[in-house]
Amino acid sequence: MRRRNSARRPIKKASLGPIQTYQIDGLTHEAKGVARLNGKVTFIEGALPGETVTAQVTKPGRRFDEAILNTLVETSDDRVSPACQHFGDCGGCSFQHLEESKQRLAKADWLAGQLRNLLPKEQIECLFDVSSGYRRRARLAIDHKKNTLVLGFRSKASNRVVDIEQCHVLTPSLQALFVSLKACLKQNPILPSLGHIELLEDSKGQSVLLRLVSDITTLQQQAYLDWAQQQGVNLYWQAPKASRADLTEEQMRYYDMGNLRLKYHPQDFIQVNEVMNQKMVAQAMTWLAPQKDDAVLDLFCGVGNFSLPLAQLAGSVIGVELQESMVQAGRHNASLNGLDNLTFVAADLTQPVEGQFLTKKINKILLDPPRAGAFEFLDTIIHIAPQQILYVSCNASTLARDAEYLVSNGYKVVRAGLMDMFPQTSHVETMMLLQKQK
Ligand SMILES: C[S@@+](CC[C@H](N)C(=O)[O-])C[C@H]1O[C@@H](n2cnc3c(N)ncnc32)[C@H](O)[C@@H]1O
Ligand code: SF4
Repeated sequence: MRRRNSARRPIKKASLGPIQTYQIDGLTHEAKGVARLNGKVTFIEGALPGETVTAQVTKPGRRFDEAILNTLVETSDDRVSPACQHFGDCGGCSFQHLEESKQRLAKADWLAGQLRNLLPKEQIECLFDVSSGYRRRARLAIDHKKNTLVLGFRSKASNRVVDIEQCHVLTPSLQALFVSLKACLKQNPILPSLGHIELLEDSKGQSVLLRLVSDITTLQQQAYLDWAQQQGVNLYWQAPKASRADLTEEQMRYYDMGNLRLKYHPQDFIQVNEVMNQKMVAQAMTWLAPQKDDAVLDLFCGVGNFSLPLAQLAGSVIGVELQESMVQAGRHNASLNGLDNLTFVAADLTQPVEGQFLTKKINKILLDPPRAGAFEFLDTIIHIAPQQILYVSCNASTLARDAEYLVSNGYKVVRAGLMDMFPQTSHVETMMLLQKQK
């Protein structure tokens, strides 16, 4: 079968190598097909294992080449039609051309490669749910250079904003809200004043945050307030030069998780996939198994996504978080949910930290750092010497680096798993349980 790759982006002819035929025998977690030609590895975006393709090198390198897919000569049975018309151009998704169970296999393979010094591949577990309509928050970019509205996500290849009509990974109600908001923006242009837009859905309903870079008139503001009222959504404004939207207590948001309610500011971190978040937290409770005589430290705790469920089971929990506003929200959440065994501390965990919470009484630690990992804090963890460490990570390579350090300091990896929190995209969430050796 010969088919042209419709997702191909224009590239200057002069920078293209000759058309060559490649057999694809691997796949990276960024959805690049891996081929070997005359002993040299070539990465070809959009090509799948088992396929024969023609491609042209766009970036020759010393160790490997990068090539652009030209034609599919023989296609894989695992290839499917992308659901989204913007796939290939929009930078949000990388895997829509691959059947969803195979996406997870590719991600699990990649994770196994990252963790190869720590755990056999067969032991990698996998947690997953639906693969579309899962995203409860999105940040939309705007391009107003040409004075016409371009609203969507950044392109795969550049900083260009791709004008999106519909996004399949958003929750169904955010998809509908997106369409209505776009129409409103066209009707009531405030373009040069608009920085970006955030859409959010939680247990309180839907909300839209408009970040302004310059002032707009009261009349313009009223048009958006009317639209929001019609749609039944909460509208927030982030004023020009303000670091975040200034909200009253009443305007704060919340999400429910089991019998817990968590308050947060719409610009605080929350996990984007509600159902997978619930599954992830439940798995964390099963793996770490907090007991009434446990003292647990929850590092990089946000507004208490893990701290609150931990406090329902453990003797005591201390959550540690950089952002003072989230620490305040965490404290509010502890009292809102009647958890008097839960305290929150503000600290920068990349800097030397002192404090009463660094006590040897801590026997379990959960940590969920940003992509950079938690290397700076590992010696402190080793000093505290907890019996168990549950590491949640959105970056398997920093997880592998940190886990190898913990293993070389007396810990053993007992469980690890992939959590498919962001299906269709190249992002992977992981969980690992480490046990202190005698
Ligand atoms: C991946 S989020 C996890 C939040 C929370 N565990 C959850 O599930 O919602 C990482 C958190 O680490 C916090 N953080 C980032 N850098 C930090 C630092 N240097 N010290 C302490 N916390 C930090 C962020 O503000 C964010 O809330
Ligand atoms: S992020 Fe949304 S718009 Fe972009 S490719 Fe994915 S589904 Fe399509």
